[in-house]
Amino acid sequence: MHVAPILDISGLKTVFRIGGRPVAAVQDLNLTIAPGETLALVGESGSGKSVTSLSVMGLLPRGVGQVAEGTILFRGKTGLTQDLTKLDAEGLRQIRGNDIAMVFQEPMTSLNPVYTIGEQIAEPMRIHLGRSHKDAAAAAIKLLADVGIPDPERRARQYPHELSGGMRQRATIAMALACDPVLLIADEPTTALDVTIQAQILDLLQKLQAERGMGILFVTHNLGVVAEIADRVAVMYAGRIVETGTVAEVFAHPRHPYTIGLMRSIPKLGEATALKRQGTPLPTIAGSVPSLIQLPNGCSFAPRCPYAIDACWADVPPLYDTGTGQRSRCIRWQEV
Ligand SMILES: Nc1ncnc2c1ncn2[C@@H]1O[C@H](COP(=O)(O)OP(=O)(O)OP(=O)(O)O)[C@@H](O)[C@H]1O
Ligand code: NI
Repeated sequence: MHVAPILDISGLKTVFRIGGRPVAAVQDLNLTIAPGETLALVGESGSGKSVTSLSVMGLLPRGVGQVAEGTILFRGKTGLTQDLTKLDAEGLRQIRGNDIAMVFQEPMTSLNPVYTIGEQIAEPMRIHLGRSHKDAAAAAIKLLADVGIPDPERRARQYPHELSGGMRQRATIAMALACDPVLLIADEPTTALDVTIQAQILDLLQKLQAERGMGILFVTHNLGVVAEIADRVAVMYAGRIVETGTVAEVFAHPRHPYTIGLMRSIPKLGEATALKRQGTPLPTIAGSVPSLIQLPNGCSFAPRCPYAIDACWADVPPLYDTGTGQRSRCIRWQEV
């Protein structure tokens, strides 16, 4: 059975003006998310993960960053498909917090310190769904219970600073779910939390997704988190997707040297602590992400790649279909 995607990004190019000249932070980007599916975007810092999610939400910094090419087709609650790149500010406001909701790394960026938790969860339901104060307040308490916050009536009356970091992130998830979104965009939602709480939040997101059937675009630099939460993964490097496929396939046989490097740098259970104790640094990929202002000709990863040959420096490789739906932007994918 083929289910039409809720999100279908095609040929996306997002540019920033840096020192007067346009620099592509994301380019040649295609991706889809089906209802109820989780797609993880993974890559090192600066690879373009957040810029991709900000492009979808229409939250690029005004006058600085903009979508220069491509379409972002999104099918909302009404079943109507719209190109988000064509919507004006008002059209995007109607979708954000309603059909598309967001959770960020730092809960305090979504929470307002001067309003109670309950008021903030109720607000989107009043704005987007036209629910009354009383009705929305009751629904907010129910949502706090749904995200596993004990004593939700009391918590609803508290202010953000009265909650722990983990509880605050649960509250922002409750706020994101208030209008029953079709798509949840989560940008490093567990990165600021300690590992135990991190695991609890990932479990919570999976449980809520199973109950509600929303699609999730999950941004993370952590492949361990990808393995835990995602159905499919898109690995980004210097603004482009370099490998994509189901988590099972990509983890079983990565077909891009960058993915292999990322996988080697995930510490095995207990290894991180052992290495730290010995004073040995954790393994990382040698070299650093190239400057977007002067990307090499050809493959962006070639300068760091153990497989690089002369041909790699000639042209940007296309995404080769390796069969079974996996794709790799490496001319040597059969050998890696
Ligand atoms: N406000 C901005 N002004 C100028 N350039 C920007 C801005 N935001 C992002 N960029 C450019 O886009 C690139 C990609 O940024 P992005 O935030 O998408 O990285 P990321 O993959 O989310 O990394 P991280 O893991 O650090 O969050 C940056 O390296 C930078 O060159
Ligand atoms: Ni980011």
